[in-house]
Amino acid sequence: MARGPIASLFRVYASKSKVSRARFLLSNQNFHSFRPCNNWVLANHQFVPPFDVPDHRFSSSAVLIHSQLPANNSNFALFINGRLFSSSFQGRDDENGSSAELEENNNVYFVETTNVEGVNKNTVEDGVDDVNEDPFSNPITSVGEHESQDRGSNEIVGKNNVQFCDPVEIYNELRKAEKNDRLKRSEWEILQEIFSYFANSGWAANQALAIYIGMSFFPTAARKFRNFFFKKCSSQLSMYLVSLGPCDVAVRFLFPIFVEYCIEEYPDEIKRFRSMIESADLTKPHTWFPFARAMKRRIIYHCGPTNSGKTYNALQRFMEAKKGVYCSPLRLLAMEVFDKVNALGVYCSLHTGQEKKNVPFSNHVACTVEMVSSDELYDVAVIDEIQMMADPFRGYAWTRALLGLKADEIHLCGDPSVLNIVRKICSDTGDELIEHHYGRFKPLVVEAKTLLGDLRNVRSGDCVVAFSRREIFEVKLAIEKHTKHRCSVIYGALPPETRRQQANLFNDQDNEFDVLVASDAVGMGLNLNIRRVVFNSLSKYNGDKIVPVPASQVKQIAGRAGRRGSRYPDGLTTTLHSDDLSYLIECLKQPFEEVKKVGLFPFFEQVELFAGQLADVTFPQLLEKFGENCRLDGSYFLCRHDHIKKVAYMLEKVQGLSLEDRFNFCFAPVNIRDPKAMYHLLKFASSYSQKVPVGIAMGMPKGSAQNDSELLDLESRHQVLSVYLWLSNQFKGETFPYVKKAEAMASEIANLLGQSLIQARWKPGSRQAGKPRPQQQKGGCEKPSSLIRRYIERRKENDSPQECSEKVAV
Ligand SMILES: Nc1ncnc2c1ncn2[C@@H]1O[C@H](COP(=O)(O)OP(=O)(O)OP(=O)(O)O)[C@@H](O)[C@H]1O
Ligand SMILES: [Mg+2]
Repeated sequence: MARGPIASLFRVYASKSKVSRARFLLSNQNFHSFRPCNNWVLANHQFVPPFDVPDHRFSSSAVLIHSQLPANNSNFALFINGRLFSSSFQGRDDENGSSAELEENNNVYFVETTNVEGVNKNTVEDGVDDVNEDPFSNPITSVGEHESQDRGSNEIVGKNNVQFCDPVEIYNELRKAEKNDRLKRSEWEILQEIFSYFANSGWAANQALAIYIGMSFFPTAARKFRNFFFKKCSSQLSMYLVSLGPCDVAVRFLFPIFVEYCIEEYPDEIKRFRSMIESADLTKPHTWFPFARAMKRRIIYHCGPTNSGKTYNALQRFMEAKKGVYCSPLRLLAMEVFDKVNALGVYCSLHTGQEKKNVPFSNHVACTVEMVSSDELYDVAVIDEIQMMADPFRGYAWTRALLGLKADEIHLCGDPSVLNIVRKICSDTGDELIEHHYGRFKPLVVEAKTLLGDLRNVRSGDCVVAFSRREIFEVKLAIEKHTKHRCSVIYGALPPETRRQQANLFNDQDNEFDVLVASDAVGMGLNLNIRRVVFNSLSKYNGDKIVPVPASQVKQIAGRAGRRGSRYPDGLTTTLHSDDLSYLIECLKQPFEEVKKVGLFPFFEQVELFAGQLADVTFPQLLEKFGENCRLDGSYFLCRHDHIKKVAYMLEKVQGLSLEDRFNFCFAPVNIRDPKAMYHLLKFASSYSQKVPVGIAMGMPKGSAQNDSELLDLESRHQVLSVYLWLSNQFKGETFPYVKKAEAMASEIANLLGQSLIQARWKPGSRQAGKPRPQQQKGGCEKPSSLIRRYIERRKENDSPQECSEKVAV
């Protein structure tokens, strides 16, 4: 087995007489995105088409074809005469990724891979020598030709030579044969096993994608191929396969014959699947925005840790501009910028999914990133928290904004994790990139003492961070019971208005609410007067199990302490339990991890085009199939859309919605774990489909909440109204006539929530009463902190011990 060095250049040496067809497929992602390579070049620099290399192009007995891969980490599959000759999926043997594990040199042809810079001369020359010396002297090359002349049409070659035959010839012989040769029962049984092994081979199913035989059609094609084979096979061919038995070698032998069979038998299927794959093409997303591409944009990346002035500086340019847009990761932050900018005398409107406040004469708008318009032309755009491009669910909104915004100047604010990928994107789009690097105004200091497991040690200005709603209320209750402090709370399910009211309560010195208890919802951009961030725990439920909170998130949250211009410009952070301290320090010390891929999601038009290729599929199935078949290139991933599919399944019951309506309904910001909100969304969709005015069908609560289930009820009601308002903005016209009423109800409920939180002194319940708490799910009742301890212990086993530093800059 010869192994090639690092690959960027491919050279194929082949005897002239033996290469009748060569096909080279390339992908820089996976087999889904394979495409024929168009830059095959002969030694004499003539281009060779990817299919059916014509004989006359081969000017000498040895043919040199080389092709430069477009990217270092490209994958490839090389077919010669229909046989899969080599593919990167056979194994990787170097760290540059595009390695070729070469098959045995059978002296007919072989592939060699070398680095473009510093081509390994020895290997190339050795290769040429091998080919020049050998191809015609090798007895194998002539066996197929001579022996097939001597035998009958159903006997291509002797058993020992079958493996060296051209699969195209084998296939042609099979096709011509009128019937099969008789075999013993035991041999048939082995053949059955071989074909069943073939049909179940993941390798073959994957390889078949390269010729556009889809995963779902592969089993049918494999079955038909087996029937065809059984009807026609010669004893020699069967004996050869029987000698191999059900194994990978047999699969690799059969595969190119299978390819020939499929190409001839299923041209329509292949064409259809090919069109489907092409319609799910998400490669080159920068080409989706031709107007933005026609502009010469300047991208200014404000790169730095938390509390380093990134947003502040970007907003200075935003306010100076004649026309500007600020794209926020959260409604609350959009509202904050809206207030701040208007207060400074720059008229600014507010656009979020739920509300549109158009300020007269304004040329500026603060919006949530999902709502930004790529039709408007701006002088300056700001995209805040750009590292969210890598968010598994929402990342696509940042990617779209960066690729599609029509602005002369675009300011990106974020940590360094996406800097490299932004550089790559800018080189694709042709935009100029300017980088501004920032350091934190004041270093964050870790308090080694911790709270020693006792919440009585909280002090004024502390923000205690907990990662579940239940934990938040437990902490609030404990602090208020055992100390003189009062706590305001911030968590994800609270409406932005309530969060703001709670933040103001905490920031304002003229009241008793001097401690904040919050979830990771405080982690982004908010300016709060926090002196010290105390982590109640450092593990959280990720929807599946309890895991340590990722370092990037720990940094982001801890960075809320000690903001410039606040009452506490020097930030402190610590943990409740001393067990967790070393994990906190480790997180703060960790450099930002470089992001390799950012999120994408198709526009409706792309999904519609894809739908046109499939008959009789439901919308959730369509989303499923899109996910399976879409092509992406190496810098992008398809955003997770489980929540969208969940809504899509629910809406299957609703008749009469167009594809576009379904698509839009599925993006409604509904909490899929809130049955009440889901029920109302279903009702809204039903009324909409019946073309009757969509009502709210929900009354107002009696007053503020007296216990946790009433508080949950207020949160749910607000969710329902938020969904209604969001839908009313999506579906213009008269369909959602009760916007004013919904706004008034939402604002009233946000107030009631605020009042309830001020009074709240009860034990928390659960939204899904009766369901086990995350800690109690499989894996046992583990204390979150012990998880961190185990994580640290594991790390210590791998790393050399480090001194715990007290002062850590983040
Ligand atoms: N040059 C400045 N003059 C006055 N105040 C400033 C200046 N730069 C930043 N600030 C203030 O410092 C605080 C932190 O700045 P900013 O919000 O821009 O940080 P950031 O780097 O965007 O942080 P994060 O990553 O948390 O969003 C803000 O209150 C901001 O108003
Ligand atoms: Mg910021």
